[in-house]
Amino acid sequence: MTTRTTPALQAEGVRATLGQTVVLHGIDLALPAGRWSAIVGPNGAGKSTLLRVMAGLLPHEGAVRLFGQSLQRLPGRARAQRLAWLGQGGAGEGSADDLLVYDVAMLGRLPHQRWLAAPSPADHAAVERALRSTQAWDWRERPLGQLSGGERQRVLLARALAVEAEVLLMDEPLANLDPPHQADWMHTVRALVADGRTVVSVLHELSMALAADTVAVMAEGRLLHHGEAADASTHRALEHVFDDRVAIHRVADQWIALPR
Ligand SMILES: Nc1ncnc2c1ncn2[C@@H]1O[C@H](COP(=O)(O)OP(=O)(O)OP(=O)(O)O)[C@@H](O)[C@H]1O
Repeated sequence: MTTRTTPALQAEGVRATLGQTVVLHGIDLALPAGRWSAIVGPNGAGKSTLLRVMAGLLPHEGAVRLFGQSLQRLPGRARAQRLAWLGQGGAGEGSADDLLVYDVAMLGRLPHQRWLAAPSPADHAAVERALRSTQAWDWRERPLGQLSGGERQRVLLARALAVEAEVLLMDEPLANLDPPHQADWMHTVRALVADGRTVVSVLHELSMALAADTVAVMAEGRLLHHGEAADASTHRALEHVFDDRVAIHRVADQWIALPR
């Protein structure tokens, strides 16, 4: 049964192996619905792997539940409507380079479209909303391959937004974004959460992660801590996982992480 307190996404005893290497060693993590959660940790901690497992993109042991339902048992189309995915670095997605920006964003509507059917007015409206919200609308007739890294990232974010899913998973969404567009991204996330959506993002920018509602701290394929971004225990876990090379401060009503 789904209740108000049912997590949006839940990993239970998740283990994942890549090649011969066990990369996740039994992760239990419940991500709250209608909130923004950040996943942080050193390079190689397993953050991207965990996110891909929770998106249903990687084989694994253990269970992943979306609002209490087993992700594996959910039909692919229903899953794609409910879970949007923004992967790392669009630069690797070379196969989309010839597509126009508008058509890239329209790919986000595929889970809503009937086989071979033309996009509906609702699809076009969702794509326009998404491209305008990332200020990518003006490039709609340009091929993706002609855009800079940050411009491309904003188009791929628009594609994820166009899904209009309940849950958005984003792996390093700030890659290549300049500071004003990082701030725009945060406002977009806040608007999604205010609308009841759940956002989960892997972030290297610790000060941005501390602007989230909850922070999950990983190291060496394990979850060390998951707590409110404002909690002292979360700050201690963050400082610890980075060998006390960062310190968390309160500046101008925000938590920020500074190197030391
Ligand atoms: N195909 C693979 N075969 C073997 N090991 C892999 C493979 N892909 C990733 N790994 C290893 O899995 C571990 C976790 O990788 P992952 O990308 O999940 O880490 P991450 O926390 O997202 O790192 P980063 O902050 O550097 O992006 C790393 O040690 C990585 O070397």
